[in-house]
Parts: sequence; structure tokens; C-alpha cells
Amino acid sequence: MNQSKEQRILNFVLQNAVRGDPCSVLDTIDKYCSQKEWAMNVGDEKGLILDKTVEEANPSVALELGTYCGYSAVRIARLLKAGAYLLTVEFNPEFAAIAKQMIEFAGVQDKVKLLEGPSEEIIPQLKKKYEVDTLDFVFLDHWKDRYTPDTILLQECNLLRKGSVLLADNIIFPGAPEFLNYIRNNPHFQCTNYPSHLEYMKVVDAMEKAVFLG
Ligand SMILES: O=C(NCCCCc1cc2cnccc2s1)c1cc(-c2ccc(F)cc2)cc(O)c1O
Ligand SMILES: [Mg+2]
Repeated sequence: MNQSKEQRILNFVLQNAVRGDPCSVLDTIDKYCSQKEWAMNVGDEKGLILDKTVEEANPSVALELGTYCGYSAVRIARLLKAGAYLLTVEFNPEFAAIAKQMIEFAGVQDKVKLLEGPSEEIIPQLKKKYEVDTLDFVFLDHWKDRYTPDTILLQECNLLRKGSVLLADNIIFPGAPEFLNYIRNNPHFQCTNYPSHLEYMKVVDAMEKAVFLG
């Protein structure tokens, strides 16, 4: 049975990156996806915005919605302080299996917990089943029409605290217009827009940061 694109990306990393070196894993994925096959990793340009936002937030507990091949999970986890961890949620079992291997190869598996399932099921389980108190950082990179309902769900489940930082990918392309309208008109969030480009393309994209004000 012929391989998936995601399996080809993982194989390229296993054969060309340095085991235990997250930066080499990221660089190798970016090399493959810019030169051989496009894939929906956050990429190197928006990845720098993600890095700066994570470093500024310096989270103890982070959540990612939309793991895919694990690129941004590795990107986030490599910046976490001792004892801090990332919960990353993936809906597609094939992608989750690839991401698990990618995260382990990068050597950040002790900082990452990969949860499989739809966000609307996982989010209400975070407190009781995954022993989360509140989330310091949330990266939204899953279905774009789930950004708003899941942001509302996070608030309903009391998972945000004063200062929790949300960062959303793909604000322009594919676009999350309903989320942008919701979050920018919500007095409980302080928003900042970061213009950028779609991963590996000249297409305009952007990220939106939203700090919860309590
Ligand atoms: O769809 C995108 N990401 C979401 C994949 C979703 C799956 C999940 C749903 C779900 C539900 N619950 C829990 C976990 C999860 S994971 C996406 C798409 C593009 C893109 C695609 C075509 C194109 F021509 C140009 C850009 C670029 C991006 O950066 C993306 O992030
Ligand atoms: Mg994205």
C-alpha cells in the first residue's frame, strides 16, 4: 500500500535529522515541505512568531489543538521549562501515530502528552481526566470553524485564567473570520495581530494572539 505524505515526511526526518535534536527535526521538516511536498505545518516563518509568544508566556501547562505531524508540538515543547508540559490534541489516528514518532525522535516526549479525539470531547475532560487546573498557553491550529466554539468551551470549563495566552494560526488563509470577529469584539480578550505568510508559500497569512483578561 503506498505511503502517505505524512509517512514520507516522518521517514525523511528519521533518515536526515539528528535524533534528540528538536531544531534539526524542525529544520528537516521545513526542508522537505518547502522543497518536496507542501504540508500544513506552521512552518519556519510563523514558527518564529509561535516561539516568541511561547517564550513570553513561559507556560507551565500548554494546550495545542491540531497536532498533525507534531511539528508545532516539537517547536513548543523544546522551549518549555523543566516540569512544564504540552497537551496536544489530534483527531486523525494516522496523523497521531506519525506525530508520536516525530515527538519521540525529537526527544521531547517527556514534555508532551498526545491526546486523540475531537476537541469538543477532550476539552471538557482536561480538568478531571488530565488533571489540568488552568491553561497558560493555547495554540489553535485545528479546524478553523472550531476556533470560536472551542474558545467558548475553554471559558465554560474554567480552563483560562487572567493572563492565559491564546495564539491562533491561519487567521487569513484558510481563514478564521468568525473567530476574528468573536475575539476582537470580546472585552475579555486583548488581541494582537501578527502578519505573516502561509507556510512555505508567498500567500499572505497571519496569526492572532488573544490574552484572556479574566
Ligand atoms: O486545516 C488546517 N488545519 C487543521 C487540520 C485539522 C484537523 C483537526 C481537527 C481536529 C478536531 N479536534 C481536535 C483536533 C483536531 S486536528 C490547515 C490548513 C491549511 C491549508 C490547507 C490548504 C491550503 F491550500 C492552504 C492552507 C494550512 C494550515 O496551517 C492549517 O492548519
Ligand atoms: Mg495551521
